[in-house]
Amino acid sequence: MNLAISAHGVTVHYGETLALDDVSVDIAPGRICGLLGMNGSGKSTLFKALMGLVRPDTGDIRLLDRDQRQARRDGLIAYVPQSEAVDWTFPVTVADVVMMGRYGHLGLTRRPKQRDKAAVRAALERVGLTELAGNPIGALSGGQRKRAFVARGIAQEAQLLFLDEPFAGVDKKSEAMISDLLRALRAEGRTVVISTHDLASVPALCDEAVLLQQRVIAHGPLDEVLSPDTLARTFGVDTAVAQSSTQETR
Ligand SMILES: Nc1ncnc2c1ncn2[C@@H]1O[C@H](COP(=O)(O)OP(=O)(O)OP(=O)(O)O)[C@@H](O)[C@H]1O
Repeated sequence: MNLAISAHGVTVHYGETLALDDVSVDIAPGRICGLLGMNGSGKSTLFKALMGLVRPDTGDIRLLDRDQRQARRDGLIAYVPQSEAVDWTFPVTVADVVMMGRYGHLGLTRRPKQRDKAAVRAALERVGLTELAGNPIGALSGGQRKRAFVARGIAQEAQLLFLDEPFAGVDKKSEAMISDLLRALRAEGRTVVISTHDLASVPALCDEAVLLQQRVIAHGPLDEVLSPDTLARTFGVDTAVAQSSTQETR
């Protein structure tokens, strides 16, 4: 079977800190998968390991049936970082950020060609940011910033998108826009993984979920994995509260 993500036995330490412990996940293409866990459970580290930004102590990772490095070199992987991980004072426009998605396509001259500019325009249009293309990225709202980074992935023609806490600091309208956009990407056969510690955003959007607490606690369709036991082991909270928050959004 072709897989968008095939990761096996991934263990990551930062010095003495064990961030991921023998994590294995297989995710089929054309799915939206939620990566759920508390702060510090290893969600960002798993993204970084999948992206090749953190080198695991052990483990095998293949993306889109390729060696992980090859998948990156082919420009098939896009990452939408947590807002805290971005320097919003960096003097670039929204269009500049989206053009970064074309770097892998630019060739040796590094000069954008007509087709690169057209790809950026189309991506901006798709996320509803055409009017703001010339504005500094730092002048955008939280939701607009997220959409700009999704546009970067679209311009890149990425087939696998990782979004780190896409709904944090985002109002309800932007959350709905981002969700619709991700569903449209899924309809094109692209694969989307979103990390979140907010259970409420998951049921409406995700086909499946990985519950993470250094290890994979559960992985599968939502109705199977969101049980009181797995929620307690993942979030360590009163699961009646956690469950009612997921059910309210169904
Ligand atoms: N660069 C680093 N150096 C040392 N320890 C780190 C580093 N990055 C993460 N950690 C630690 O690794 C563990 C997992 O962190 P990670 O950021 O992957 O979790 P997370 O689930 O993404 O959390 P959050 O939701 O807060 O971003 C935590 O204990 C964290 O303190």
